[in-house]
Amino acid sequence: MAKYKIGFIGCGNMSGAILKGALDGGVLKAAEVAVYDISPVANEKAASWGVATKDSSSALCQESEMVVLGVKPQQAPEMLAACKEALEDKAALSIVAGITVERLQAMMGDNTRILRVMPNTPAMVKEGATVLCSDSTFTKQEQALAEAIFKGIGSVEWVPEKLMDVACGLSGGGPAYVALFIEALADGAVKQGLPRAQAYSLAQQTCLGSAKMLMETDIHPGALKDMVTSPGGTTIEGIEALERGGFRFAVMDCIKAASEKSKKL
Ligand SMILES: NC(=O)C1=CN([C@@H]2O[C@H](COP(=O)(O)OP(=O)(O)OC[C@H]3O[C@@H](n4cnc5c(N)ncnc54)[C@H](OP(=O)(O)O)[C@@H]3O)[C@@H](O)[C@H]2O)C=CC1
Ligand SMILES: O=C(O)[C@@H]1CCC=N1
Repeated sequence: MAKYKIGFIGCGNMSGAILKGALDGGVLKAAEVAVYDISPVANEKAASWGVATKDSSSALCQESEMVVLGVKPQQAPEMLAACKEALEDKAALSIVAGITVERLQAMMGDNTRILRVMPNTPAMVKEGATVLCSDSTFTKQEQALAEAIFKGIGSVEWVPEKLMDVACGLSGGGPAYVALFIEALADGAVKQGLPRAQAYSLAQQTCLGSAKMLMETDIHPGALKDMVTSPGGTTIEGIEALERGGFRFAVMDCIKAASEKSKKL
């Protein structure tokens, strides 16, 4: 029996968000987790949460039941070369964007089981949207453990590997697009004279409330829009301005660009 339930290689923005959400939500206990990161800042952050930090990726892999690969795509080959042997017969959960199971398997050897995952940063506050790849060599038990961890910090969807790039384009990068939208809403209100703090507060709550309303009722997004849009009213003026700026095309094109980049990584 391994000493740690889960080990993280790389504990930056995304792994850090997963770990923080899982610890805060009681999905994982600090004693069940270890981290190995080449960055002292990331190690200090993990240590401040009560999590063990290791001196090498090999030590981390040997002592962990399941290992999260949490480095940038460009850093993955070097990272995996350092712990290939230690990953033998282990379950490796990769959050690395764009790197296929086939490429991961080639870098790790045939005896490592793999599950690709596309998480997102709201995992930090237990509101993540995680996509798990159904083309996996994890055992049923390991798949269930991974699903339980991510369900503890938000929602989980399973998709085949061919849809992992779209998942990256939509939910993986989505928090950045939503943040941009919130910032733009607030900037627009500040231009019209609203104080900055109130502008952010209203923009954030409006996005949260609208998403919650769609999730908790059967109301279609188009119907929600119609509910707000009085004939000859103010909202239709705003919608016309958005459409003049190519809003919907820009958003669709954004998902296309991000998904295509994921394919090329
Ligand atoms: N950020 C996000 O919103 C999302 C990211 N992802 C994926 O998650 C992965 C990590 O992204 P993110 O957290 O943003 O990246 P970060 O750069 O924030 O975190 C990666 C961490 O790993 C460290 N690191 C680099 N090489 C090694 C190594 N060989 N061994 C151990 N640690 C190492 C880095 O140190 P240093 O800084 O010194 O290089 C850094 O601390 C990426 O593959 C990305 O595609 C997926 C979904 C969403
Ligand atoms: O931009 C990136 O590389 C990562 C992948 C998914 C979200 N952010």
